[in-house]
Amino acid sequence: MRLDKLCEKAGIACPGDGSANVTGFAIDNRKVAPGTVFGAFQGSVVNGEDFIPAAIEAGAIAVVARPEAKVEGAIHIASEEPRKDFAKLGAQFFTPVPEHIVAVTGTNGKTSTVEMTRQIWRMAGERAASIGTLGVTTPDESVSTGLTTPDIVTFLSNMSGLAREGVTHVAYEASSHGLSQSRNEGVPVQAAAFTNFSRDHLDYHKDMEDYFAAKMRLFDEVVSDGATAVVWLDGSEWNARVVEHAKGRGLNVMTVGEKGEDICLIDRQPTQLGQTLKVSHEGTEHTINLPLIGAYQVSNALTAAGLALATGIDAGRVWDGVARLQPVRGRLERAAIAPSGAPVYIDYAHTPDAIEAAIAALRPHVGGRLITVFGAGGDRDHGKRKPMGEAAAKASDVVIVTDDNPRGEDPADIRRAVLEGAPEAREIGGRREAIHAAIAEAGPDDIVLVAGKGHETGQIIGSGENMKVLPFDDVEVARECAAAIARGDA
Ligand SMILES: CC(=O)N[C@H]1[C@@H](OP(=O)(O)OP(=O)(O)OC[C@H]2O[C@@H](n3ccc(=O)[nH]c3=O)[C@H](O)[C@@H]2O)O[C@H](CO)[C@@H](O)[C@@H]1O[C@H](C)C(=O)N[C@@H](C)C(=O)N[C@H](CCC(=O)O)C(=O)O
Ligand SMILES: Nc1ncnc2c1ncn2[C@@H]1O[C@H](COP(=O)(O)OP(=O)(O)OP(=O)(O)O)[C@@H](O)[C@H]1O
Ligand SMILES: N[C@H](CCC[C@H](N)C(=O)O)C(=O)O
Ligand SMILES: [Mg+2]
Repeated sequence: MRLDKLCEKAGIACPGDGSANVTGFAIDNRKVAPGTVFGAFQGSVVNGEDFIPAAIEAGAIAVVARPEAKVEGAIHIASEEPRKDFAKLGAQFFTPVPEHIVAVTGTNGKTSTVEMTRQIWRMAGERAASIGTLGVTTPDESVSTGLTTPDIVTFLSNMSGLAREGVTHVAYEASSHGLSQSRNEGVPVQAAAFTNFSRDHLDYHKDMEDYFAAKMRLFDEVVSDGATAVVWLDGSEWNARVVEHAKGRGLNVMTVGEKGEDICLIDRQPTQLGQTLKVSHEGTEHTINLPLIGAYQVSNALTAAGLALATGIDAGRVWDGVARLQPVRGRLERAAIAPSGAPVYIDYAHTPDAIEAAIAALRPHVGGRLITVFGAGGDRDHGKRKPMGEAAAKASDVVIVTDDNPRGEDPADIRRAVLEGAPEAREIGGRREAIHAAIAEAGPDDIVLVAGKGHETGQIIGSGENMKVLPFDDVEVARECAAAIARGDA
């Protein structure tokens, strides 16, 4: 398509001769081919504007960059907000997109909610996909992308690729990084959900208000006019503020939770394999046997139900779907049974709030002791480490602090920071040794929780050119340790 046509459709002025044909979009000069529109952004590591000459050399016909950037030999689409305008322009190129697109934000629960939304759609007979931390999951396959929200070009091209495969419904995870860098927008978003808000990522966001503001972009700017906002009401001030944002934008607000006006959780009773829910929706009370444990998965399941309803799925089918939800990989996944009989659960909790939620999920099932093994990631929010230690120490009977992706930091320093919040905890650096010790120690009535890595398959050590990803999968390691202990290996 001609550059001037793309600009016109995006509502962006095209300075100069826009008759050239656009062949693609890139934000990395190394991916530029003749005919590409290049987005030059100031990043956290380097300034993309430094690569403008190289991009033009490689054949870029236009560059979206700040007005003060120097662009010679290609059309300069000058913008005070180049990332946003690049997304708008790219969205005109990567078409068609699926008819029903929904997004989920919040500190915890995004992956679980998009995955459950996809499952409910699929059970209702739709061709559905999800995009997020677990990668891109389509009706036919699952492909890992490495980041929750990859770059904007990957995001838009994935959306149009899915539409071409016949996918009509997509749920995607909108992380605060993605929202603040306009990495996941441009497509029409029919509904957006908010799960919860608590401390994370304060290495990247200046404070909680700044972190919240990034998330609010989803409701203020990214969703389509007249879209539905599905908001979990947990009594916190933050979630109430989301409702205000959504109302301010004129969205249809659907509140969910014990205080939810649209989907109201009336009762929740844990059972051996899951929980029985009483939910009221549009004047009808439903009793649902959710085949998953943990209050937190109830929040995510009901939020997912809200999203499915917002895309027009028949209510009967939605509630049937909720009753048949499959577990989400690495979220309270029962990986092994210790030789003593103690179950070993793997969970992706990596914030203080999530650790609390994961422990609360298991507590009703513990007859003896709850043994928690976890660590904190390196080169990420340092301030969450002590509160993570406190959350684990407060609610567990035994805590083992270990390593979780130390990246460029000394793992001993990270453990020390976690231990400040859990002074009674045991320290075992090697994650395999820590998991082994927990399983070996667990008695028949105990439960072992291994938190922080969930579905991850590697331990990230070092940074920059020295970065290595050593294969490590908590689920596999837990199974191997349980088997080794059963054999009596040392
Ligand atoms: C801090 C952060 O979010 N960084 C992301 C961001 O990088 P950036 O814009 O700061 O990029 P930069 O490296 O400074 O480069 C600036 C620009 O120059 C370009 N460049 C760079 C080098 C070159 O040779 N040529 C070139 O053109 C780059 O493509 C970029 O456009 O944009 C890049 C692509 O769009 C991302 O790959 C990168 O993620 C890094 C790898 C990362 O680790 N991100 C994590 C923290 C993250 O985003 N996590 C969230 C999950 C959080 C959660 O789930 O809770 C996520 O959404 O995945
Ligand atoms: N609704 C919830 N409330 C509180 N904690 C939750 C909730 N949902 C999930 N969690 C906790 O957070 C962990 C991560 O869940 P999930 O992967 O769904 O969240 P996420 O928002 O996608 O995380 P990330 O930001 O890393 O992508 C879970 O393993 C669980 O411990
Ligand atoms: N999406 C999260 C993942 C954290 C998982 C944990 N294993 C870690 O490495 O800190 C982040 O980038 O903060
Ligand atoms: Mg996620």
